[in-house]
Amino acid sequence: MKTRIALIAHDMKKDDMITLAAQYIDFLRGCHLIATGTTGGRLANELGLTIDRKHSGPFGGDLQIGAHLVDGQVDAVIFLRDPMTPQPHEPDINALVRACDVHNVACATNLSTAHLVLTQLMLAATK
Ligand SMILES: O=C(CO)COP(=O)(O)O
Repeated sequence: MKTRIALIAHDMKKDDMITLAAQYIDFLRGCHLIATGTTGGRLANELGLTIDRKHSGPFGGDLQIGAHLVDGQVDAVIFLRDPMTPQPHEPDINALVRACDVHNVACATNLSTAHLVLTQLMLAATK
């Protein structure tokens, strides 16, 4: 079965997300990818990845991804949050991260952790 990964980045972190995804592009091409609207659009346009795009985060995209996760359809979340900028949909962001904790789904909220998670997922996929 394909590894199912959610990719989400706040505006100030979107360039980081593109750079990160480019580093793991061969692995990510073989995964099922789900993303919030704008993040997913950039990943598709700039890297040619096939993405199950949900609504933009402020319009409920985090909640849509959370619903998939609760249904057992997400193996890991890479959520590059911007800790310096207040977000209008903070409750949605917290709900998604909480859902990861409730369901014990790996959730990387910064680049260092994202590298660890992606490296481990890649290893697991080749076993
Ligand atoms: O706001 C977000 C996550 O909380 C990200 O949404 P976008 O990818 O649509 O910008």
